[in-house]
Amino acid sequence: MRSLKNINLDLKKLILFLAISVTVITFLNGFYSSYQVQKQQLQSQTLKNHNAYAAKLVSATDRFLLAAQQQLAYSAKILAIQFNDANTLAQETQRLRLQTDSFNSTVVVDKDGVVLGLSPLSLKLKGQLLESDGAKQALAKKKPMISEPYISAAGNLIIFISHPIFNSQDEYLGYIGGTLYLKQKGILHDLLQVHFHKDGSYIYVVDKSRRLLYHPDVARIGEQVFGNPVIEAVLRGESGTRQLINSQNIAMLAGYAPLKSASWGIVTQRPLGATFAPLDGLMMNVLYRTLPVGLATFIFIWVLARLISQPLRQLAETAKTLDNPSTSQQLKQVRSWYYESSELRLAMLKGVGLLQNQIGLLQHEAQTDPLTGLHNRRSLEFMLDQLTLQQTSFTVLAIDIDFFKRVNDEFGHDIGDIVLQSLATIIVDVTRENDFVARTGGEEFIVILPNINAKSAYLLAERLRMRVSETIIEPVGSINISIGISGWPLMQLSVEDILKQADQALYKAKKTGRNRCIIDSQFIQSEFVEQQ
Ligand SMILES: Nc1nc2c(ncn2[C@@H]2O[C@H](COP(=O)(O)OP(=O)(O)OP(=O)(O)O)[C@@H](O)[C@H]2O)c(=O)[nH]1
Repeated sequence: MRSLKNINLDLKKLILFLAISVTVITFLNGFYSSYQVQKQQLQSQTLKNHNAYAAKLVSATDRFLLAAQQQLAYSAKILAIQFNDANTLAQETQRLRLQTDSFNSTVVVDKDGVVLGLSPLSLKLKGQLLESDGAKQALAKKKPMISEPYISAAGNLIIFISHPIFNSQDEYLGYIGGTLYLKQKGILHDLLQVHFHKDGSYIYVVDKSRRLLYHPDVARIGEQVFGNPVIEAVLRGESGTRQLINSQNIAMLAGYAPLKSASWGIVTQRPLGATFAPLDGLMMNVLYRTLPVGLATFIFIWVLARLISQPLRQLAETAKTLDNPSTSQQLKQVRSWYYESSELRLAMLKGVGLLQNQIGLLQHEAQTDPLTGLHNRRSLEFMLDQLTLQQTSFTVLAIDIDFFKRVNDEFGHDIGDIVLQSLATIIVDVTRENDFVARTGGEEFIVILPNINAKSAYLLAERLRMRVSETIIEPVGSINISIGISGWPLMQLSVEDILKQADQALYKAKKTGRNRCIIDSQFIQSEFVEQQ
């Protein structure tokens, strides 16, 4: 696993990550919640609609069945008077079938079950004994009734609605009945036909034996359906809604209601998928419409993250080089536009100021002789490195006080220090600004004179020696110095060798009587060679 360190997190990425995750989570949450709420609403609305629709169909079917029974009752009254008139029987059956379109066929049967009149005549049942289930039930019950579905003598799946005929003496003469063909176009189909099957919605009607009386799939009419919770509920006389899986394994939203005039139930249902399909489109639409604002938000966050992190990043970059002299300038250029960054910048500026003062002080101390304020040996080495790197020629004066021990012995160490300080002042005074003066030991001084030939160096050394001799340092009086002179470049010698040569020349000056300047012979020679 990559560690956080490896991911190279910075403030900008963190702000971006935080802001974008919050935005995305909020958006997804809002999107998901609104999807869920709309889905629930749509589902409950669809269920309600289907329940209302089922109730409406129930009421229409009830009205139809009632009307059909009333028509039969009216005809039964007429036929009770003229039951023996074959003409009247024929006319009445014909009128019943054709006038209202309620029945697919009509029939008048006597009390023995023999057909006395019928319409249409093409059924060829006149004079025959009717032995179908509906006919037998009508004869047996002698009451207005609606049969269960059965296969008629003519081979059709039918429902038989009948009304008994009694004469004025209340003697049973027979009955008049009408059929509804379940598998063929008829009044039931016209009533229940739906206009929205395109989305998979459909209606079906079941009777008390769970047999389908109407179904858009005609082949299923007459089929018995068991274990369907909606059918069970509607046959218990309940009206309501339910989500269920149908026989085709499709999730459905169903509304159902029972009939009053028959032990039937009507179920209208719609696939869950079809119900939610418009919602998917709607949510996609929401997504598309949200996208530009989402993109703008992203850009806004990105710019803001950049603006917030920029000053801190610049401060962090600058903090890497606090010892750099240009740091203060860089810090001043950082655009700290908000409170925290500007306070941080202020604190860093103060810190850098203090640090650089301290560094300067330390550097100064590290390179300075504390007694005389001249450069020390470390500083001398640095200077020599610089000169050799730059290939600058230079002359070295090695200076030593003559018999300094005596000064110390006679006047004390503190007075000796004053002498050393006075000599330092004289050396600085006599040399030029570009010359380099260092105290390298107790009473030893080195002067580096860049770009000067041996002769000029010698003259300067002499002038210095004379000036020292002429200067009265209270309470010591005058002192003398000896000077050894050498120079670079000198026949490929190293800087150390040059210093050694100067030391040797100084030693020579001491040996030959002190208070004098001795120039290294090789140095003079090299100058001579150069001049030739
Ligand atoms: N006051 C004082 N004396 C110092 C300091 N450093 C070295 N000395 C003294 O300088 C003296 C150097 O003495 P020597 O090396 O014998 O040299 P000299 O007496 O100058 O004799 P020559 O160099 O041979 O002429 C010693 O007495 C040291 O104690 C210092 O910082 N202050």
